[in-house]
Amino acid sequence: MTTGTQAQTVTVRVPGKINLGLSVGPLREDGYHELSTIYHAVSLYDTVTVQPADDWSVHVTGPWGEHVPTDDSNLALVAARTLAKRRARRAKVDPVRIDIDKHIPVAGGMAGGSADAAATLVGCREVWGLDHLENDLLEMLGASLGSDIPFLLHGGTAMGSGRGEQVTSVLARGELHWVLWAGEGLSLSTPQVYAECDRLRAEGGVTPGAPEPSGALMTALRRMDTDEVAAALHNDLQEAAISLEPVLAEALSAGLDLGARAGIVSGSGPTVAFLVGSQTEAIDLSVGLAANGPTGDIERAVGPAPGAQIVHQRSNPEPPRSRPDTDRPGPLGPVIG
Ligand SMILES: C[C@](O)(CO)[C@H](O)COP(=O)(O)OP(=O)(O)OC[C@H]1O[C@@H](n2ccc(N)nc2=O)[C@H](O)[C@@H]1O
Ligand SMILES: Nc1ncnc2c1ncn2[C@@H]1O[C@H](COP(=O)(O)OP(=O)(O)OP(=O)(O)O)[C@@H](O)[C@H]1O
Repeated sequence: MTTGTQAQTVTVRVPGKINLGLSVGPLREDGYHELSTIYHAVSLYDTVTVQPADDWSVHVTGPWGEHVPTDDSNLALVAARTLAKRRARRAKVDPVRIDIDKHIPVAGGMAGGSADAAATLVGCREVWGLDHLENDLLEMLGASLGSDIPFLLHGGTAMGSGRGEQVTSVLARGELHWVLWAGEGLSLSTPQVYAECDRLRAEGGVTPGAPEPSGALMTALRRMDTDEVAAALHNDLQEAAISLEPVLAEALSAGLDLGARAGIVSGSGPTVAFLVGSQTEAIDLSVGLAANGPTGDIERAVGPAPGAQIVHQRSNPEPPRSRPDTDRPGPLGPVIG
């Protein structure tokens, strides 16, 4: 960490996530569903650069850049402004320019917007010299912006409960190899997929109980046996995602026919994650899917990956503006409230 007394340009790398298990409980009064999930961060990263600027702005490049809004609705900008507003109780903070190199599929169920928000919180903490702002406070702030954000700060493989914002590490040794298929032109809205899940349950006369973590999945992860993990993958939102985008069923069976150990819709979809046994199997499956699967972008990834972390920082050439002592970063106090 730096002292925070000099303006800096900070670059943060943040992974996308898949859900190895996603058990969805009943709809709560606040409009969220109670969840029990096993999050797994994978090595498909967005890179977010934050630097002080005269005005707030966000700029997006990369393979998925054109699908991302650059107005005030961008989740990275929302995160930066929210942290600034909380911070403004104590002192003024400068606006920032945010640059996102976008590789995580947009509206794909891999929490790309949440990832950028998490990366921005980490970047702004450094740029604004908020060294005393502990990770758990950052996670609390992230949770107020989106249920997946605390996990993108945390990374690795972890259990999510509540509406997904309460995160605890899970014991998982070794690596899992994945092939990710993002169908061309496909996107799904998260609230719509949850609503479709409720509709299908009501139609089938199913009343969900309290969501529970899967013992079989936890055991498989502890042993890190690929076939055991493959057998234990489960997503309660998969049927709803397929109901809204039937091509997902085609993609899933194409991957299985081509040798994947298992396939699962990632979160609310529509990205499909295929589990394979090695890098070689991943290459074979990618080539097979590109030739014989439904049209889409195909990426290989490994998990677990670390959460949002600084990968580069540079002091800006100009000396920092002098500020009165009262303007210096002080203890933030209760950030959430
Ligand atoms: C599908 C998952 O990615 C699985 O990890 C998450 O549950 C979605 O998390 P997220 O995109 O961060 O979602 P949020 O931004 O918190 O919520 C967006 C909307 O999704 C629905 N939502 C989200 C989380 C949850 N536990 N229950 C819900 O019903 C609600 O309609 C909510 O208004
Ligand atoms: N930085 C951002 N990156 C991606 N999308 C963003 C961003 N900021 C705002 N959005 C908007 O948020 C919507 C959802 O995008 P996102 O990629 O986070 O979906 P998702 O991966 O399905 O989310 P989740 O898995 O958390 O449910 C997009 O349609 C887009 O308009």
